[in-house]
Amino acid sequence: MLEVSNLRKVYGPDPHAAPAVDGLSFAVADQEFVCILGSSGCGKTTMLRCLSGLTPATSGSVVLRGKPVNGPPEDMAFVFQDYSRSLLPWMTVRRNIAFPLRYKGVDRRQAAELTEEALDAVGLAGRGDRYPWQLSGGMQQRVAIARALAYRPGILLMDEPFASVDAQTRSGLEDLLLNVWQRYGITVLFVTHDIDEAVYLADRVLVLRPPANVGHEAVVGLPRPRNQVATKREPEFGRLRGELYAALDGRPVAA
Ligand SMILES: Nc1ncnc2c1ncn2[C@@H]1O[C@H](COP(=O)(O)OP(=O)(O)OP(=O)(O)O)[C@@H](O)[C@H]1O
Repeated sequence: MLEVSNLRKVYGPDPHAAPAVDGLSFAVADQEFVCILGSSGCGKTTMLRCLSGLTPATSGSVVLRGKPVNGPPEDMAFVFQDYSRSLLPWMTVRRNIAFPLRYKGVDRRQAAELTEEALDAVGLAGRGDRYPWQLSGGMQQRVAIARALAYRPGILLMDEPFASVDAQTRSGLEDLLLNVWQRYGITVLFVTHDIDEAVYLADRVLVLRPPANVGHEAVVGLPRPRNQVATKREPEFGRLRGELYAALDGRPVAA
């Protein structure tokens, strides 16, 4: 369980400056898939950085499985939007994936096994010897996902991870993520601008209002496994989309 309580983040030395995150509280259950929606600049990335322990919060607390988060927790992994900067260009795909495992104390043989399994899970078996710059954008993002999976995190934080790929690749990556989420039983916190993506992926969607606090929450009861065509045709999908549009706009949400 991840518990966020009354989180506040003010950048810079002036404590009276406008906060990027203010009064943010929510909880995510183990193995839950939660999407966070919010308009540009409302504090989503700041929130994720505070949750990951990469940026200290001004006040409030983040507790992961009973332990306060004061730095990056060992069983947490991240996938960011900008895959071109997250992979190391001088390392092969295989070495990029295995690299964080060294710091986790995983021995060489087990690291090799985890790497091959993750490559296979993201459909890149046989591409381990390539360099990131020899791959398409969608493939590079799959490498970033494979790296996170090989790490076997308990919780995965994702910051608009599919924002810079084309629509077709994006749908494929969404389905890949759902598949591995179920297979490995990971908890996922996924930030996106895209209402349809949030409804398609999530068990629950939280809408942030500036300065990031939870303005609305929608439980997504759509059946799993989800399907890009059939799920999006469900009346419940349309209803949730409307509800979340209204919530993002700050309009009253119909019951
Ligand atoms: N390092 C920083 N120093 C000062 N202010 C910052 C810093 N990072 C973000 N901010 C400010 O905090 C606010 C929230 O930014 P943040 O990047 O968290 O929003 P966001 O919702 O992720 O935006 P987007 O959807 O456009 O990526 C903005 O006003 C931004 O200018």
